[in-house]
Amino acid sequence: MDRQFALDILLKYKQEKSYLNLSLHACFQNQQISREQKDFITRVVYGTVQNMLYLEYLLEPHLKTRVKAYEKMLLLMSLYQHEFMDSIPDYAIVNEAVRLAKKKKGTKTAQFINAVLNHAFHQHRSLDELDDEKERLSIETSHPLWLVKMLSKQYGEEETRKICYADNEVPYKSARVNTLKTKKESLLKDDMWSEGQLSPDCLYYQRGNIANTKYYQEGLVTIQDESSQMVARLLNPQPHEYILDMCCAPGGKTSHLAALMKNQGRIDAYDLYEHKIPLVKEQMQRLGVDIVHVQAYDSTHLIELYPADTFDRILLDAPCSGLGVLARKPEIKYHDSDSMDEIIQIQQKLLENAYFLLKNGGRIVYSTCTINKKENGKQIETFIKNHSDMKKIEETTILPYQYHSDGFYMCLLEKE
Ligand SMILES: C[S@@+](CC[C@H](N)C(=O)[O-])C[C@H]1O[C@@H](n2cnc3c(N)ncnc32)[C@H](O)[C@@H]1O
Repeated sequence: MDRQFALDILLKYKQEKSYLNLSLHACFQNQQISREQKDFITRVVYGTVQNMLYLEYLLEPHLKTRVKAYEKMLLLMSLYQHEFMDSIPDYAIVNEAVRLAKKKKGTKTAQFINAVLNHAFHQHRSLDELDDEKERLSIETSHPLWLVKMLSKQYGEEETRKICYADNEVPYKSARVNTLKTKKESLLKDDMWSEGQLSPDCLYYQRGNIANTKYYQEGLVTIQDESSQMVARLLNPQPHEYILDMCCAPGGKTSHLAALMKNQGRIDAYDLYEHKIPLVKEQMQRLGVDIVHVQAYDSTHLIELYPADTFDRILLDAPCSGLGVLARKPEIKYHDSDSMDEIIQIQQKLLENAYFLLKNGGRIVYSTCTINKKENGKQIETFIKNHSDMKKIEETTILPYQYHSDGFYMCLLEKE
């Protein structure tokens, strides 16, 4: 049954471009699935997508004609288990694939799957066929060639190599201590937690899903990547200030801002999508935050809601291409590269709104979870060129290989 679940999620991803985490979550609502089964399904689904280009490369010589989506995904998923899951014997992988194919498509397809897998398992295609360095890196780490070329241009070949390898590793699991309810030192008494490397509020943990623990349920911690925890601190909001959070859902940084303000003052928080708002409200309630006023609204039009010079500080955690979080969301790397150009324009509009609404002497943090420089440093360069009263105070890029965390960009700006 486990492989059937994994295959269904992978096919839905291929056909509908569905998000893997949402499909897995929906699948796991079924109470019959044990922890071990969930781990297996998650690993096969993420592993297959993460290594898709490499698996397609291995499979290619063994297919004489085009195959249908079902057969192709079943083959790729089986090849993933053969290549990356040493504990599963080959005969078990083949038997399970043949059983699934027979049930869904009949004996002929089952025989085809059996033959292709037996060939592919015994005649391993070498990467040495690829002479071009970038092409080889692209296939080896399953990053589309355009992405490898773009990163090489922006960061150089050596950094790109490190980024691509890190994208295929498992990032550290990190939580943020909710200082409105407890202290990090108290939590560290339980050896399930260890200290982070970058953020003073970060705790690492090893075990599965902390959402089921009392720490999470009582609002003592929240799940947040360590790089992302650096953003609210960079803005450094003070108690009693008036803060704007322009793109807030699901509320990770909003609640961090509130904690740094000791839950005193006011945060107006917006997100474009109505359906995300209850999630933000739930988070605030669980974490004991009551200074946040959250609404669905398009923040590219916020200047229509407020007069100029309204806010002391503004967080613009902008929508972006997400190229810093490929280890956690591998499906993003296969998105169409054209969508990045649209996002750059939205980011520009959001920045213009932030500029208008910021008080003189006030500060903005612009942040993204991408490492595409066009959405980051270049975006800010243009913004400053257009607004000579905006001064860059501090700018940080975190690459995914540095701390086993998300790749992030954050820039602190001040209005003179
Ligand atoms: C990077 S996420 C924000 C993460 C959030 N700050 C946190 O820490 O939990 C970007 C968010 O921007 C929202 N968004 C996209 N376009 C927007 C717009 N025009 N106005 C407001 N929010 C927008 C998306 O729905 C998404 O939730």
